[in-house]
Amino acid sequence: MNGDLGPGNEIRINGDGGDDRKAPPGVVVIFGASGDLTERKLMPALARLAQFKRLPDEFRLVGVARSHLSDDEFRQRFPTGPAAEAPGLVENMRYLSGDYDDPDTFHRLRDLLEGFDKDAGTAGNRMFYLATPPQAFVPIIENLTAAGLNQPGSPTGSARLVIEKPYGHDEASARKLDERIHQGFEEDQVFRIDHYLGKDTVQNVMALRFANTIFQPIWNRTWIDQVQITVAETLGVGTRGGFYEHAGAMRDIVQNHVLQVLALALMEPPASFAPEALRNEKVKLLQSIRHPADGDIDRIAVRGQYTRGGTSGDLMPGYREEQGVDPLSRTETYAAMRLDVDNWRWAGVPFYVRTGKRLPRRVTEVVLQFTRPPHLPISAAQVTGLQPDALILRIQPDEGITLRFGAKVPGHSFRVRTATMEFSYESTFREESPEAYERLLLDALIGDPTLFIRSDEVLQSWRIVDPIIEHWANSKGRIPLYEASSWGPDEADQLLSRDGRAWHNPGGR
Ligand SMILES: NC(=O)C1=CN([C@@H]2O[C@H](COP(=O)(O)OP(=O)(O)OC[C@H]3O[C@@H](n4cnc5c(N)ncnc54)[C@H](OP(=O)(O)O)[C@@H]3O)[C@@H](O)[C@H]2O)C=CC1
Ligand SMILES: O=C1O[C@H](COP(=O)(O)O)[C@@H](O)[C@H](O)[C@H]1O
Repeated sequence: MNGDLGPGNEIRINGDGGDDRKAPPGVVVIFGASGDLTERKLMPALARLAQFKRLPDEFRLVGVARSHLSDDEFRQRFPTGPAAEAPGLVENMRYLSGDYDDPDTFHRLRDLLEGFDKDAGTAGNRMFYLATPPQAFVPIIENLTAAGLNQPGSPTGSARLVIEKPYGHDEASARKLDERIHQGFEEDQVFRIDHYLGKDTVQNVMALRFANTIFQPIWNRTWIDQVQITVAETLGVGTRGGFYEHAGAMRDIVQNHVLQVLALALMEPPASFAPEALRNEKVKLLQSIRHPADGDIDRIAVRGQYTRGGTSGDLMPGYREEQGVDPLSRTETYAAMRLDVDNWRWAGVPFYVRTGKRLPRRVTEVVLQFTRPPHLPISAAQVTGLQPDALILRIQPDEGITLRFGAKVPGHSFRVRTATMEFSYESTFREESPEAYERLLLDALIGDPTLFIRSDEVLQSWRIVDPIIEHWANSKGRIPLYEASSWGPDEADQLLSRDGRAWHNPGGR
């Protein structure tokens, strides 16, 4: 980002050519191409990029996985509508079946890519997307390196590695993964995905803070009483029970999505939106988050697990009844905690974050609640029920921003009641938001790392959650339970009530 005012009074992100952004010639190779992410997210994202002419004619897609599929069977997984508008891409799609431990898989891949460079003009640009379970990451990376595929296919080409989450399962394993990757790939070739950063509304946190003057003066401990971040899902673990048993809410959502949103909301203004300037500020913020002492963890962190619940017509199974889940499982499907940021801007302000599956609403939001006025020139009876001022950033759904404040109730007496001003993406802008994966795939193809996670950000995030995960793993106490379709365990309410506060529950309790 260079921060210049672009045409039409827009501020553009570095390297963001706005509506003209187009991938260069090249090949995307997806490992794990027979899987859920490829079919549900990556192929539709590529289809939309093709449909909106973001991919050149000299663009090819290769799928690699262990399952046996023909090229045609692989092509049939591509969304049908856009396929009609991207015939070149679909006709030329290729599928390679092979084991990730077998060098032959990678020799065949290299031959295919060299053929594309020669015959299809893909210019030696390769992007390897690791959409496999994490245990396959290291063998793939090592065999790519051994086959020389960590190097571009031409002197002017590029070789990039896009890696899905989870990136390690703690700080030590993330460091080891980094070491293995860096034996073949330089850090600037590595694009670690957190799809939340691809959401327009998450990027809007930066627009709101840094493209306006009115918010910056109040964005600090003097005016903000508390901040809450909620990532609530109505879905349970579905078919991903096997994966989730080893992850839990803390690793699945807090370590990545929640801490990324938090970092963007709380970091200092970067000097520019150049990738390293922005990522440096995020790292500094993450470094300022207080490391909890073991003795404090039960006071600042709460976990929970959903039990059977819902309305009688729509009774949902408990977590321990889900497919692939241990009937005695102690994995958390809910996590909440109070974080403290030890820097000048935020000292003393509590940050409450929570996430959970099978909560009553799907909602991701950031709530900044302001301090009460130092003195009210009217009686308490005139402001009965008046809520504190707040700015609510709705990341999803119903994307937008609410400003909550007090306003005079019409009438002869002077009473003040809570009112809101609303900004809605849908009614304000005609433009459609790209899907998160669509945005991030195009960024990676162009080589813009701004919305990807740098190694030190990942390590800092693990530093924050590791002690809590470890404490829970060693704890002999029962895991607090909450009924499906409720707002989490009672202990999470107590976490805030101890501080004289309460959760902002969209739609009420
Ligand atoms: N699905 C989603 O919505 C999201 C997924 N992710 C991440 O993306 C990655 C892929 O997810 P998803 O597609 O759901 O995963 P899948 O479980 O569907 O696995 C993808 C493919 O990987 C192959 N695979 C499975 N087990 C192994 C193994 N032990 N070693 C090597 N290959 C294996 C399988 O193909 P085959 O047997 O043919 O080789 C499978 O089709 C994961 O890292 C996940 O955490 C991140 C965010 C969301
Ligand atoms: O990364 C993940 O995110 C999804 C939630 O993503 P969203 O874009 O629908 O908010 C979550 O369901 C999944 O467990 C997790 O792995």
